Parts: sequence; C-alpha cells; structure tokens
Amino acid sequence: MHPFLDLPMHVSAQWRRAPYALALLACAAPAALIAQPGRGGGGGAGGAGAAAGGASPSNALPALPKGPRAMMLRDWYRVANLSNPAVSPDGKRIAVTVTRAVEADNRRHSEIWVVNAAGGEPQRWTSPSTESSNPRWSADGKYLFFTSQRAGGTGNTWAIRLDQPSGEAIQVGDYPNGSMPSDGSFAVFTDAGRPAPTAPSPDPFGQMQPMARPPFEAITRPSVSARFDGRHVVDMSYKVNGVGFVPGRRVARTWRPTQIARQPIGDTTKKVITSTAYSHRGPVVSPDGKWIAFTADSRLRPDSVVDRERDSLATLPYNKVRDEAERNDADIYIIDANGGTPRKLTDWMGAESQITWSPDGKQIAFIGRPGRTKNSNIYVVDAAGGTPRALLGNWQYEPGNFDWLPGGIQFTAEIGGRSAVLRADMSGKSLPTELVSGRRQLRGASYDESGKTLAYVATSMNKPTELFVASGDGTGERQLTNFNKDVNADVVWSDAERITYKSVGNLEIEGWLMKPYGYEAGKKYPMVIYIHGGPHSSYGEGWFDEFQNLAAQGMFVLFTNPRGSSGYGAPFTYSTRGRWGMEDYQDLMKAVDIVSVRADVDSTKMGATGGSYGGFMTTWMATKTTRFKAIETDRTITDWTYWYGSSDAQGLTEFEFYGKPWDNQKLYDELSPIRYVNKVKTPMLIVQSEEDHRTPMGSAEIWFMSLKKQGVPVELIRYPRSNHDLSRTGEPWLLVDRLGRLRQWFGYWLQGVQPGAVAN
Ligand SMILES: CSCC[C@H](NC=O)C(=O)N[C@@H](CO)C(=O)O
Repeated sequence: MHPFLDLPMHVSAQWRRAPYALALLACAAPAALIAQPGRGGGGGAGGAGAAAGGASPSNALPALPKGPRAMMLRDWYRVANLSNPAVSPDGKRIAVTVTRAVEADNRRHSEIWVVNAAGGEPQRWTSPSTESSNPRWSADGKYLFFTSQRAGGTGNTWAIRLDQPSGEAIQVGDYPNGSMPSDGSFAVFTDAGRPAPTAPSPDPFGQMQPMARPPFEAITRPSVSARFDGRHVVDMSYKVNGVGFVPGRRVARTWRPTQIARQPIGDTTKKVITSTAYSHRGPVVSPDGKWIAFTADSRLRPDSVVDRERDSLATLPYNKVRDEAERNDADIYIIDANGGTPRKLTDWMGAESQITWSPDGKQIAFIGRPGRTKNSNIYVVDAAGGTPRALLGNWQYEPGNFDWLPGGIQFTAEIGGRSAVLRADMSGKSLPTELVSGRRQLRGASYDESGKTLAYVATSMNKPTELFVASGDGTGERQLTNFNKDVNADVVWSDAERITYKSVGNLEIEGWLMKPYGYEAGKKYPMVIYIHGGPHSSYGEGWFDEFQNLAAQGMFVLFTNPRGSSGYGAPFTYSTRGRWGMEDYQDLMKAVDIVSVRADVDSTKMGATGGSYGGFMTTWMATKTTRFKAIETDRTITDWTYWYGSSDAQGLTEFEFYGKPWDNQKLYDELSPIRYVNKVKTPMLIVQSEEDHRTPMGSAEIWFMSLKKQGVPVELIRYPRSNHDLSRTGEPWLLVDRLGRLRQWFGYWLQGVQPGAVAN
C-alpha cells in the first residue's frame, strides 16, 4: 500500500513524550491514493480559494485529448477515489464515499453514493454542494448516517431517513452512535464530560491571538499586549503536522477521564454509568445487552498519575533495562451494562484493541500486540476470563480489522504489498485461509448482519479504486461500480512486474518494476527508483499516481519494500532499528543492481526519489553513490539532531535511535547525510512544504545551500499552504505542480528533455 500517514493528534503527542508509544507508529495507515476528505487543518490541504490567483485555470487550458494515450498531468483531477464501503444490515445496498478533485476550484469533493448489491447504477445520496463521507447504516435499517461539516447543526453526524419518504439530511438526537446489543435497544459510548465551570475573571490578554498569549505559568509577559503578535511557547507540543501551531494551556492542567454512557434508542436522555479517575476506552456491549467490555489502564490508576509518570519518564536519559522492558499499559475489563465494579478479564501483557464479543456472547476476541516489536495476533478468551489464545499462531503477517461473523472470524491483512480477506482457524491450529486475494489491494471489508454479503474497495497497479461485492465467504465476486470509466478509457495506465530477490542475510525483499508508457521491446529506457517513507509503511499492488506519472514520462519505475517496511511481520519491520541507511540501503541498491542489467534499462540514465524516510534515504544515497544521474528528495531529513528539535515526532527517533540525541549523539551524527554532503555530485531537486511540522524546512535549506556552495546543480521548491502530506492531500494545483516538477527534473537529466518541453 502507499504510505499514508494519518496520525491523530494524540499519537503525535505520545511520540513526543515517550518512546513506548512507538509500536503505534507503524505509519501504515489506510491508503488514500489521491484524495482524502476533510483533512488538512491549518496545513491548508484542499482549501478552496486559498491558492495564488484564485481564478479557474481550466478556462485557459485546452480540453484533454481523447485516448488511448499516456497520462497527462490534468488526468490526475479525473480519478475518483472510493473509500469506506458499508453494507446495509439486510445486505441489499452498499454505501461508499466517492472523492474527486474539482480542478477549477482547486479542492476535493466527497459524496456518499449507494448501489444495490445486486447491481445497477450507483446513486448519489448526498449533495454536490456539501462534503459528506464515512457512511454507516443504523442497525435497524432506519437511517444512513454519515460525517459532514454542513452548517446548521451540532457535531458532524448527519443522517438520511430510510423508513419514511426522505429529503434533506437531518440530525438525529435519539439515535446515538455507539456499540449496541443484538436487539438494538440502546447504545454505549464514551463521554468525556464537560469542563468544570470556572468563575469568570478578567483576562488581560483576552484580546491577543491565541498563540501570542502568555501560557499558564509563563514567566515572561508582553510589554504591551496589543503590540505583540508572535508565538509564546512553553509546552513541548506546540506544533503538529497538519494542525499547525497549538496554543499553550491558559489554566492549570486538569483531567477529564472518559466515562461510559448509555442511551436508549428513541430517547435523547444519556446516562453516564461510571465515575472514575481513570479513562474507559472502546466500550463494547455484549449481544444480550448485559455487559460492557472496555480497555483501561492495567492498574486502573487515575489518568493524572499515568500522564505524570509518562511525562517524567520521558525526561530521563535512555535506559536499556527500563526502556526495552515489555510493558503492560492496558487491560480489558468487563462491567455490568448498568454500571458497577469492573472485573479484569485477563492480565494480558501487551496492547489490546478492537474488542469484539462472539455472536453468542460467551467469548471475547481482540487484536493483541504482546510487545512493541512483536507481531500482533487475534486472541480469543472466555468472557468469564482465562488465558487468551492466539488464532493466527506463528503466521508471518499481522491482522488488520476483523469481524466475528455467525460463521467465525474474518479479517483483512497486508501480505507484503498485496492485501486479502481471510478466515481464521478458530482452533488456532492452522494458518488462516485466504478468501479474497490476488495481486491487488482491498480496503474496508464490510458485511451485512448475516455475514452473507461482503463489500470492499479494490485497486490494482493499473486500476484505480472501484467497489466490489461478494458472498461472505469471498466467492462470486462482482465489480459494482465504474466511476473511473472515462479516465480509464483515455489513459493507458502502466502495469508492473512483481520481483522478489534475496538481500543481505538472505532476507527476501519484494519489489516491482513498472513499464514505461509506450514500451517497445528492443529499446532502452531510463529508470527511477522510488523509496517510500515511514520507514514502517510500504508500497504495493495498488494504482498510485506518482508511479503512473513517471511511467507516463517514458521511464521504468522501480519500487521495493526494503527491510523496515510494514506488511511483512514485525521482526522485518523493526529490523532496521539503530541501523537506518545500512542494510535497508543495500536492499534498495540490490534492486537497482538487478534491474540495471536488463537489456531494456539504460543503466546510464537512472534516478532516485523518495519522501520523508525516503527523503532521508535519497540524500543518504547521494552521499554514497554517483550511479544516479538525478535525484529528487521530498520532505527530507538531512540532519537528525536538527530534525529532533524541530519535528513534532521525537518519539520516532527516541525509539529507532535508542534515545535522545544527547543519549546517542554518535548515531544521530553518523546517520545524518549532512555530515557527508561534501561527497555529493548528483543534481538534486528538493521539494519541501512550508508548513511541514513533521520534517521541517531546515533540512532542505541546509542541503540546498551545501549543494549550491559546491556547485552541484540543485533546485528547491518550497510549497506554500502545505504540510508533510502535500503529495497525498495537498491543494490539488500544488500537488499536480509537484508531479509536473518530478517529470521535468527526470525528463531533463535522464531524457535530455529541455526545460519547458515536458508535456503536461
Ligand atoms: C523519519 S522522520 C518522519 C518520517 C515520517 N514518519 C512518520 O511520520 C515518514 O516517513 N512519513 C512517511 C510515511 O507516512 C511519508 O511518506 O511522509
């Protein structure tokens, strides 16, 4: 899958405070190939009207020619991205989010479409003038809920009525979102309560911008508050990629532990059934409605104690015994559905998530990760307690989401660069069985109530996403939509050959070689290697705009999942700890060795590109080899100590590099490409976003200046209103501009195409 980082704020905060949370960071969040609704925050992704000029560019641009032909840059705007399929409880209909770019407005637009599982034309169910995503059906089939920021309501949950003639979307106060028993009579959910009312006191800084006000316990004050509009920072988490600068606290720290609430369906009265100093997470009600399972601190300590302990540990120097010890931060508890004293289900070492009751309510399943660098597995335990048993045994791969259907447990998983729907062996004695597989990526498996209908979104190398339906056991698959019909008819998307090869230590590495558009046997073509970020993410068997872009320019595109990638099991993922740029570099260069001897690859015209960890790796490569004739480094990191101080994710290197820079300065220095920049001879294009708080601008600036001062050809493109996710969720015009620059840079250095002559 394409690396796509979708970190909620709390994950970033955990990275910052402690290395322990790093198991969470496997950067391999669900892919969104070109479009993600509703993201961007202060980073500016997708903002209409913010771009330079504001005028529609399409007025001035000619219509795209009919195909079949190579992808042109503006074809990017035509590709629809489908996500979040949801099968109705009766299995008759499937709702899905469809996201497209609106080229003239420089923005994306998402709608909910519904299609009959039996087939037929999909219907648009939400307005073209508002954003709607993430459809889900109510258990009783009365509503289709979805997420929307539309005006005139509270919160962002809206609904379309299904049991009566319907019109505009409405908000439904008596149908809460939460876990329900089989009879659907009530829902349970978490509730953080309201902040305690504080007596109003005059605020001498009330008129200042939030970032400028003196935070709580700050020592300095503005001399004249009306004359200071800077940023006053005292807290560690003062900037977050995709969010922007975050004002500090104005009052003493307080805690509002999340409680469990229940609300009858058809009633607006919510009852909070717990009142504790610790938080309850992910409450799930049993099918008979008698019990609620949830996770909480393994010792039920107050949130204040847990947070203070974590914060104080985070200030200590790295300590092997303490920091490498396995931790049991959370456990599963069960409480009476009306409240009472919780019972610990089991003392299980590690992290538990996705708690799920068996349909008969006698057992509980969860995804467990027994240690930070250990494989996750699906575990099952009696609801009465006992020792959880793993269902996937020593399977190499790790489960994604799972469902406990009437016939057993089914789940999705990444199997290297492809993904599949699988059935677990409930005895745990055999490896899981693949039900839906093939060289492709499946996203968001959804079932009807009976488990007899399964829907998913699928994509493969040369096929953008579409919606598919099958029987619950994966048989009888049918494609239900063809949203990309027009663009598919015009553009010849390139396919890729899958390769595997043995690298250092006999480790098998998976990779792909995409053919250039218009490939003719007997000719030689330039080749560009793409390096993904993370490093714990992966490339895979899905349509990806960036690869298609360079293949359309007439180049081979090589992409691999070197050690450190996700999708091959945790030992593979974490094998690069403390060794970035070593064996992983060799895994990449080995792939280059293999393809560069092919008769159709011009080994004198090779390039490299990559972002984030891939940006680090491209600058690292530039210091180690002159085999590449041109390199593009994207959202790069060239100095790890600078990165540590300026990024929003210190926890990443605290874990990967065994401590803070001053705990292990040698490693931070030795792995910093800037230390060897005097060796660079390769022309480099640097792309960095002005509001990237994950890999801030300084790394790009020092690299640019160093190459300039040595006479190495270099260009720096600084994208405004953009963050670390420009290439995924950035403003469409800027995102497409970046694709154009990649074509031009490699077109110039590898194909001799003169500036301005690369086709758009
Ligand atoms: C190594 S610094 C931070 C790198 C970043 N990792 C997580 O945030 C990264 O490599 N991001 C990737 C994957 O999402 C990217 O492609 O931007």
